[in-house]
Amino acid sequence: MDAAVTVTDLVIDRGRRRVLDGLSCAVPRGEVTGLLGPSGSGKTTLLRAIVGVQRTRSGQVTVLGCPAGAPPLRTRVGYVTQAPSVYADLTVRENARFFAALYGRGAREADTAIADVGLADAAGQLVADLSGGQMSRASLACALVGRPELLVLDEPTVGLDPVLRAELWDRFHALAAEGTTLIVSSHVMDEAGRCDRLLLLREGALLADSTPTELRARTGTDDLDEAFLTLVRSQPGVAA
Ligand SMILES: Nc1ncnc2c1ncn2[C@@H]1O[C@H](COP(=O)(O)OP(=O)(O)OP(=O)(O)O)[C@@H](O)[C@H]1O
Repeated sequence: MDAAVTVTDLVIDRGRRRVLDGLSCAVPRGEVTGLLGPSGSGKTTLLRAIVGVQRTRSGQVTVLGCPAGAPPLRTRVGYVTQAPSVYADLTVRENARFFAALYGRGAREADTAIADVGLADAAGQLVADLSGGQMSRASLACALVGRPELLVLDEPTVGLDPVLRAELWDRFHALAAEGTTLIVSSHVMDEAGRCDRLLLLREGALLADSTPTELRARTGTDDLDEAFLTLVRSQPGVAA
C-alpha cells in the first residue's frame, strides 16, 4: 500500500486515562478513509496525533513521509476540527480569501472552495450569522482552499441535512479522485458505507482496518451498524 499516513504502536494518555493503547494502522493515498467509532473511543485523539498537535507517550506517526507535525507538513495537511475555526466577524468570503492568502492562493480559489461546500449563496454573510452546519462548512472551505495533500476532517457532516451530506461526500470522493488523501471521522455508521476504507475504533483499540465490502463479508451482514456490533461482541470479554 502506498500509505499517506503510517501509525505504529501509538500510545497516548490524556489526563490519567490511556486513550490509545498501542494502535497501528496505515491510511492509503488518494482514498477516503473513515475513522469510525463510538463517542469517546479516541477518534479525535488519533486525528490530533496525525496532524501533530497531540502529545504522545510512545510510537510513531509518519505523514507524507515526515514525522507528524514536522514544519514541511504545515502547507500539505489540512485539519478541520469539530469546533468551527473561522473568524465570526468576517464574512464567509473574507475568511476564505484570508486563508487562501496564507497558502499563496487567490480569490478565485477562495470562491471555488466556497462553492464546493455549497455556501455560494451565503458568501457575503458574516460567519456569526450562520447556522451551525453552515459554520462548519465555512471551516471546511477554509481548509480546502489550501489544496492540502492530506485532509483530516473531524465529524464534518454533523448537523447537516441528508442532501448536503450526500453532496459533501461526493465532494470528498472527487478530491480523492484528484489524488487528495482524506481521513474523515464519524460516529454515524451509515457514513461508513461511503468510505473506501474503514478504521473502526473502540476504547482506543482498532477493531477493524478494512473496506466496507470486506467488513460486510466478514460479519455476514449488509448493515454496517450490525457489522460493528458483531465485531464488538466477538471481542474477548464482551457478552454476546
Ligand atoms: N483534554 C483531555 N483531558 C483528559 N481526557 C481527555 C481530554 N480530551 C479527551 N479526553 C478523553 O479521551 C477519550 C477519547 O476522546 P476523543 O475526543 O479522542 O474521542 P472521540 O472518539 O473523538 O469522541 P467524540 O466522537 O465524542 O468526539 C475520552 O475518554 C475523553 O474523555
